[in-house]
Amino acid sequence: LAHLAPCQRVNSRPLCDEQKASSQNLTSKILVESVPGALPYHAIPSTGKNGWLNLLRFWKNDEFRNFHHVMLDNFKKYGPIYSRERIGKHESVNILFPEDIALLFRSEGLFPRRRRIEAWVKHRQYRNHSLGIFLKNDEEWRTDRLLLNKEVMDPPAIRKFLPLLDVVAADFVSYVYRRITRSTRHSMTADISGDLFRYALELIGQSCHVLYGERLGLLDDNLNAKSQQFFTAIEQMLSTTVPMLYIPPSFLKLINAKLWRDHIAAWDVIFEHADVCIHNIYNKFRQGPKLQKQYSGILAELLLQAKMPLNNVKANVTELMAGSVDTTAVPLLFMLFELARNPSIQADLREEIVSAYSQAQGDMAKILNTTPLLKAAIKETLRMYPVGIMLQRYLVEDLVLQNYHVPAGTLVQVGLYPMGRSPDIFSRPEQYQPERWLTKENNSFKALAFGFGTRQCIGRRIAELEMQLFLIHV
Ligand code: HEM
Repeated sequence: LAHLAPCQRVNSRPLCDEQKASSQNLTSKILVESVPGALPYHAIPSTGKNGWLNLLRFWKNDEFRNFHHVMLDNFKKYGPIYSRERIGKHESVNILFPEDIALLFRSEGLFPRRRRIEAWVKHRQYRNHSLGIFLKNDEEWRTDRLLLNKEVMDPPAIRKFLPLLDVVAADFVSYVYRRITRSTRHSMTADISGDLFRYALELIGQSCHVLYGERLGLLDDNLNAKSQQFFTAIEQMLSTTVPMLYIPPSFLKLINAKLWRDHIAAWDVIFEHADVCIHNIYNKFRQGPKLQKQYSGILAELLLQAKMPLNNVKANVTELMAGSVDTTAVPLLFMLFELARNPSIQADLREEIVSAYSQAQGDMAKILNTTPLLKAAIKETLRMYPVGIMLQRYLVEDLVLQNYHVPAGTLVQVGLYPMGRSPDIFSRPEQYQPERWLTKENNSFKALAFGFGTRQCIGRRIAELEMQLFLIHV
């Protein structure tokens, strides 16, 4: 109990279940009393203590949509650590310096935890579905994660789905060309924001091809009704999730609010889609052993191996799919935008790709190994426009951050957007400079758009490939 004592003292309130569980995961203990001169937790600069007033202000100023700017302003106002950014009943400590982030992740233990998306958990309980890795914790999370890593993260798996993604990226370029040649001027002026929808459709197509082993037909000129319904459901699921991060879903369920009903309806369509794909794959397997040997995507591999219960496969594949929507489309849009604003970088990148292409004689695996500027450009885009604006971990042990005691069980958030925009961390942060990632500068704990450690984004390799292939073809 030694590590809990200071926590209870400074917090003066009981630990919640999530905090208790993470504290029990202790792998090592730092007795914070032993750090001379460290200040107590309650001395951390605070944004305000009344959570419900904060929530009201959030609604009034539409700060849900501007949370990255809110964090940036707070760091400017309070310095590199601030606490009790309380909204409703949630509170946290926020940091942005790489040395603090290193301390946080180096002590994250065997079962790292983030804050769970309660609305998603409630849907699974309501419909009696299993949870996938995004929502699971502890040993259950680790068992599924290790099995999935083999199919999603490991190099042999990536080699297998590279051709599937490559075909779709090439199709995207053909799709754009069709639109260009059809126009009387043989050119196309695209409204970036309007096109986001089409790009997003395209990218779901890419992810689903790898996940489900079949095309959704999203790049067909006439989108079929089923694909459209699926895409609308994803949009609806995401947009209804955001307010429920702060308003308890159990309350919305109790009053049968429209927000709750829309959320459930959207997930139901997404789960039905996974069902259809599983049936299609079983039907394909029945056609003979030859088809079973052919690589048909992550879902098919998981079903063939039969190491994971079917309900878990369905839950995990659905979460992978939900996690892949918008995440790759948005950075690609920002990257096209930055390349348009920086024509000399665009020219260098084009030269690198064209030269790699001719040296590798079109072998995509080789091209990917010889395009460092392309990878740096993606990193730079994610620095300026991180899709997830923050990372989160519940502390499993007491830590001293910026000379303040932070007790085990506290939710610590890393502000990725403010970090990317901080002149203390990046020189000329407002400038798009991919080459900053190619120098000998110490960049550790600065490129964190996909998170860190064993709980980092499992779709990272897929996303990186999707973005690289897309840009190579474009
Ligand atoms: C540019 C694209 C993407 C970015 C920036 C991104 C970012 C992230 C981040 C920051 C996390 C939390 C990591 C942590 O806590 O350390 C995460 C988790 C996750 N991501 Fe992604 N992601 C991207 C694409 C994808 C794709 C394509 C998929 C699916 C194929 C995916 C599936 C997931 C899943 C399932 C998790 C939860 C992993 C776990 O808890 O074990 N993501 N992602």
